[in-house]
Amino acid sequence: MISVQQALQLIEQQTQKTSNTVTISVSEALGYVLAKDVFSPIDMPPFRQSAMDGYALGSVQETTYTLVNEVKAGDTEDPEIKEGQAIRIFTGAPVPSAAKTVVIQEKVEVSNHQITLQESTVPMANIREVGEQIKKGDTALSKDTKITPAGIGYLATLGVTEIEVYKKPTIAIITTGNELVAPGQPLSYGQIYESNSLMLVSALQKSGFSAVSTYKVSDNYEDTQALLEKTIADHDVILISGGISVGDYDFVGKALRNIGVEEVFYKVKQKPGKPLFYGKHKNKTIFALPGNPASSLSCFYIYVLPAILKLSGYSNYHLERGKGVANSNFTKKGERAAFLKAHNDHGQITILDAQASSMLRSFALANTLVYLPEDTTEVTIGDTIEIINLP
Ligand SMILES: Nc1nc2c(c(=O)[nH]1)N[C@H]1C(S)=C(S)[C@@H](COP(=O)(O)OP(=O)(O)OC[C@H]3O[C@@H](n4cnc5c(N)ncnc54)[C@H](O)[C@@H]3O)O[C@H]1N2
Ligand code: MOO
Repeated sequence: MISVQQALQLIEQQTQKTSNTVTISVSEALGYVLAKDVFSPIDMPPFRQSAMDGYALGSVQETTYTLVNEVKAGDTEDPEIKEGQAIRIFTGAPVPSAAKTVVIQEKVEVSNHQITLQESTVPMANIREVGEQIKKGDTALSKDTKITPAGIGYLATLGVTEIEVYKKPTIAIITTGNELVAPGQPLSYGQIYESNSLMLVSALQKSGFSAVSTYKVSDNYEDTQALLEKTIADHDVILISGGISVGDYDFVGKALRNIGVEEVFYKVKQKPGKPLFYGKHKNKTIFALPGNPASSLSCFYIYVLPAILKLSGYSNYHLERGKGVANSNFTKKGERAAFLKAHNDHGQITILDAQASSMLRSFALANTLVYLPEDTTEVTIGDTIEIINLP
């Protein structure tokens, strides 16, 4: 059995960002990572823009100017303006080429087609210069930048419609277990509702992974092996839930090894999630997550999500780690490191009740996981503790 740190390190070593790229529409690029620099196709702003509502002036030294015209946003003319003249102008409108400055209307008195400045002005005030934000041909966003909503807006302001990004992996989720019934069906004695696939699909969706297919298989060796072979052939990442422990009907480990999946590690000294399996098959990534729902989700956040973010080109693929102050006491039994479902309220950390790996009650209310290393047994109110915030 390896430690949490060893498991994280092995995944880190085995996971490289994909070399597959794809050209996609900027409107669909949220959460993708640029595989190439993007150059600005235009100067931005493309023309001299007024930054305020006011008056463009043909000179700066006079106090009184004659009003001769008006320019509003969207106007395409470039009206003449001479010394001593003013043009009414609005935010975003093109500043006439011959104008020397713009004064805001609050600093001006208007009467009879004349304006009088209440204070002196300077050249180029309230004017956004051509290319002030970026010049045509300059790098707008560099390779390896993650596309955020602001990034999409920025590329749109430059008129960019398509970009080349790293491909996100296609993902298969396989649930195993004879006892599992889909919610909505009647529950017979011995059966429970299947929750892990919905939960993992939503966790993936929340982090921007939507190419997810779900499969189910009963506790049968041949069926398990056949489904694993098919899903490994068809997907980049395979997440299996359950069937990875040591029971007579836990067939996942045996089937994975039998079809040539290279075991990188099996079993981590942690609670929940001890029987976690991580393996590779050529360039495919395989995680067998322990079936207990809280174990599956813990392992997903700690190991799977960072790995698939890294595969997708993210340079910052770790969950946000930090410290908090314990607001509750906790006694850890056993020697395994622990990930505890907790609530982080501005750094005050409450460790929640119902920590068992079969339970999701606390996870449903948690926004952070407390990490207790193997050698920590007690948490006392006021202790500084390590946390991993959930995305
Ligand atoms: N003799 C031992 N028994 C077990 C050990 C051990 O070391 N020695 N480890 C325990 C630990 S820790 C865990 S975690 C579990 C993991 O077992 P599996 O990964 O084989 O998972 P299953 O046995 O298939 O299921 C465990 C539990 O979770 C429920 N489950 C499974 N899949 C789902 C699903 N999709 N939705 C909802 N619930 C699910 C299943 O019904 C079981 O109750 O092994 C311990 N045993
Ligand atoms: O590792 Mo298991 O998740 O403790 O129950």
